[in-house]
Amino acid sequence: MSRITVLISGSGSNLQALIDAQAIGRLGDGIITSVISSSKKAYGLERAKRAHIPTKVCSLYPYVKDVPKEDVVKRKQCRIQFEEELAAQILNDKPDLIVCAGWLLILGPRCLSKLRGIPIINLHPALPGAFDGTTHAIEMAWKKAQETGETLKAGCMVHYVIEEVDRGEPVLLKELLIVPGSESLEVYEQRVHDAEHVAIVEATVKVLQAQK
Ligand SMILES: Nc1nc2c(c(=O)[nH]1)N[C@@H](CN(C=O)c1ccc(C(=O)N[C@@H](CCC(=O)O)C(=O)O)cc1)CN2
Ligand SMILES: NCC(=O)N[C@@H]1O[C@H](COP(=O)([O-])[O-])[C@@H](O)[C@H]1O
Repeated sequence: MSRITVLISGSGSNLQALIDAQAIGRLGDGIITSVISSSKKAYGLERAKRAHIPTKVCSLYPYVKDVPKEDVVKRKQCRIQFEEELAAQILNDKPDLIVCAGWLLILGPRCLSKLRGIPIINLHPALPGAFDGTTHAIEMAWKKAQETGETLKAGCMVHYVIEEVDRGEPVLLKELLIVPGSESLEVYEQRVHDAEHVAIVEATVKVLQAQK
């Protein structure tokens, strides 16, 4: 059995894609054994509970809520404490693979060092080198196409997680063309999400098979 921990922060539609894939045997011996959310309000937690998957909430907020934004040193110390706790919570479940599926926090070096040796993959709604490090890549890509008036090659990718955000080796890409004036942002966004729900499963299967 390959134990999978999924990190989420919001709706969890990509987590749901993984849950549904596991239910029909698409993940092979991959089993989602833990879901960790950075937000207690994440609907993805409901999806996990419906699928009888153990859940945890690891929020940065309690660590930094009483620290002024100007106190950069103290906030950095608190963030490191958060990352130590996050890593401990992740390791507690002994994952063979960690999947960031809409996890909206940067994993700092302290956390990554404690997770060394465990593959971590992330779903990002853009192609390599485009709109790295943002949580608004879908809107930025669509707006770029409208502004330039030129068809833009965009889409989504799943990549390995390294310290440099969204710069890890791609596992797979799903390319989508944005033709200026042909569709609303909402229509393009749905096309991206549809592609993501396929990509997250295919990438997870690919990485699990590579571990065999
Ligand atoms: N070390 C890495 N951490 C993460 C990666 C990565 O490649 N390397 N991928 C991200 C996911 N992501 C884009 O795909 C992303 C997530 C979060 C942020 C970000 O700026 N987060 C801020 C908080 C933003 C907020 O609260 O709204 C932060 O962490 O301070 C950028 C990109 C997952 N982590
Ligand atoms: N940079 C990270 C990022 O933007 N991640 C994005 O968060 C969404 C999560 O949706 P979900 O909660 O429904 O799975 C997805 O669109 C994913 O690409």
